[in-house]
Amino acid sequence: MEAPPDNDVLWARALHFRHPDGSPGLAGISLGVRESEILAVTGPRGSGKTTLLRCLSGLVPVREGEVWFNSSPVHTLGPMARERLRRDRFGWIDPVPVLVPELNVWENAALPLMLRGTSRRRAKVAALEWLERLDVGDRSRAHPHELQQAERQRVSIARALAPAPSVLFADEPTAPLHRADRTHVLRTLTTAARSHGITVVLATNDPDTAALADRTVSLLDGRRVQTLHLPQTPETEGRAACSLSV
Ligand SMILES: Nc1ncnc2c1ncn2[C@@H]1O[C@H](COP(=O)(O)OP(=O)(O)OP(=O)(O)O)[C@@H](O)[C@H]1O
Repeated sequence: MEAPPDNDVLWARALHFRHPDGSPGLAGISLGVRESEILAVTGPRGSGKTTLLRCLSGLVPVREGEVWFNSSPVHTLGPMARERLRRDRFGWIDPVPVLVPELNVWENAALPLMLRGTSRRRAKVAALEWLERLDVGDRSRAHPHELQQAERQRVSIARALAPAPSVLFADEPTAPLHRADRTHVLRTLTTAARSHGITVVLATNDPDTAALADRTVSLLDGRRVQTLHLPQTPETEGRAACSLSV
């Protein structure tokens, strides 16, 4: 087993994945993500973006190919070790916010910190700070059912950032937000990541969102592709970009 390059915080080689019903998910993806990099994973619906994030983060077991985090193999870990890794080092934002209904807003945002062993008082201070940055500080005592969907998503972004994870996996994080709010929330997320040295793997099919990343990896049918932008000529008009498997 060859070890990954030292400066890649995440590294995957020849990653294949089939869903439990046998349908294809990933077909041989290799990539590296450098420390503190914001990497956008783009592609049309069903191209495998979510599946790739789930494999890289250890959410699902990898049976063919390799995933490494900080030069340690993830693909050889059992379920408990992967769970611990996700709890202690990774953050996750879903396209639809999933909050604990019985907890109020600040308790939800503080939960990952408390699960890592931070005291309730310190976790509350950190949670409130992130909720303020995401403009939901005034809702800290409300319960999830009292919030709008866009507010719930801001809470789930605050929850993911509060523990300053090594890697944040964000799957269409601004999907439930109003278009006007998206840029502000994304800028808060990317600025926070840059100032705290958080590596971000961001799945999106929105070019404006991908433009905020340092680098983009494009997928099609579970494979990496390279998008070539062709010069506009009479022959290429209307088809100025095409994709090649790499
Ligand atoms: N649990 C599952 N069982 C079976 N097939 C699945 C499952 N999850 C995803 N798929 C299929 O795997 C392929 C890749 O899906 P995936 O959700 O990774 O794509 P995506 O690029 O994230 O799409 P979207 O932009 O719609 O979220 C699709 O064909 C999808 O229908």
